[in-house]
Amino acid sequence: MATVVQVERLHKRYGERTVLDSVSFGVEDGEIFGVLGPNGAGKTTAVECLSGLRRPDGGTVRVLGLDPRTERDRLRRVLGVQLQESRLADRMRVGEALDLYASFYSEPADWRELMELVGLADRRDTPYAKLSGGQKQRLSIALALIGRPRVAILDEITTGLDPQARRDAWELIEAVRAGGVTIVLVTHFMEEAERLCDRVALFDAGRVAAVDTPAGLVGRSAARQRVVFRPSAPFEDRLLTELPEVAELVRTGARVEVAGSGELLHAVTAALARHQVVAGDLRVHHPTLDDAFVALTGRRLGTEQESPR
Ligand SMILES: Nc1ncnc2c1ncn2[C@@H]1O[C@H](COP(=O)(O)OP(=O)(O)OP(=O)(O)O)[C@@H](O)[C@H]1O
Repeated sequence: MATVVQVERLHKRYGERTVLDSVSFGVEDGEIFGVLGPNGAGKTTAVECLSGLRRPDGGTVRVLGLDPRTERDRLRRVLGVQLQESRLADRMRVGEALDLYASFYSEPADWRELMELVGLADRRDTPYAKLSGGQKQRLSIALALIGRPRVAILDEITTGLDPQARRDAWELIEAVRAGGVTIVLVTHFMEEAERLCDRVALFDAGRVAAVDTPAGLVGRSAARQRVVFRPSAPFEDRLLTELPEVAELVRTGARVEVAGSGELLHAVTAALARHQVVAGDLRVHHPTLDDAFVALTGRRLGTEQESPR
């Protein structure tokens, strides 16, 4: 598969603060690539370097072989950008905005079709200010696609949306990818990355902590599964801690929490059953990307952080 975006040892400083510290990743043709990390990790700065909006202080960036610093005009024709908090004039109507943006390109997409794709066909004459948050986001995606880009950068498109609008946006992103567009998706929602992304670059304080599939990141982090239950009768810890699947057992009052790997649930319930103990209120927690992030960086994705220096 061809690499369409290549970022190598990217450095960016704002004054004395290092915001990107030797950031490297590659995006393959046709994938939804997640740039995931907490607020302030440097995600927006990194994708702004991809689009040529920011000049890196070091490193190289190529988008479809083009250098965003020196080939911005050619880049505009192949890269669609939806930026965080992009705003249009309040009175501009949906149809007018799409028509205006289409006029910037020599061979634009059919904006009426795009309006259909993003579910705004019945909002053609609605002024921007009257659109809901989800509709504004969907319009901004349509605007990013109007030049028929091969690669689209979508930055935090579901922040502030309600759960239904967020799911609608996810379906739209999948439809856009199905149309052949490679997507670089900036997000701080691990659920979004887990659901949508083929691969993810985990950003942490200006560095890339890891690049892998969501499942690969979870697997390599050694984050453990956990089985939690209330036993129907007393039993000795040893009964479970001697199992090869079990790494740790913690009791909190009547509640028992067992962490481990492999066929943990089966091993625990079978061992209990052999001693006539039933596991009541049984819950199984599988590790998530959030657990992987904690294991790799020592921080939760939701936490605000300082820049590295
Ligand atoms: N123009 C600027 N001048 C100085 N510092 C900046 C500038 N833009 C961003 N920063 C700082 O650089 C760091 C990284 O910001 P960036 O927006 O790239 O992070 P992010 O991961 O996209 O976070 P968010 O999701 O909050 O946008 C932050 O500490 C931010 O305050």
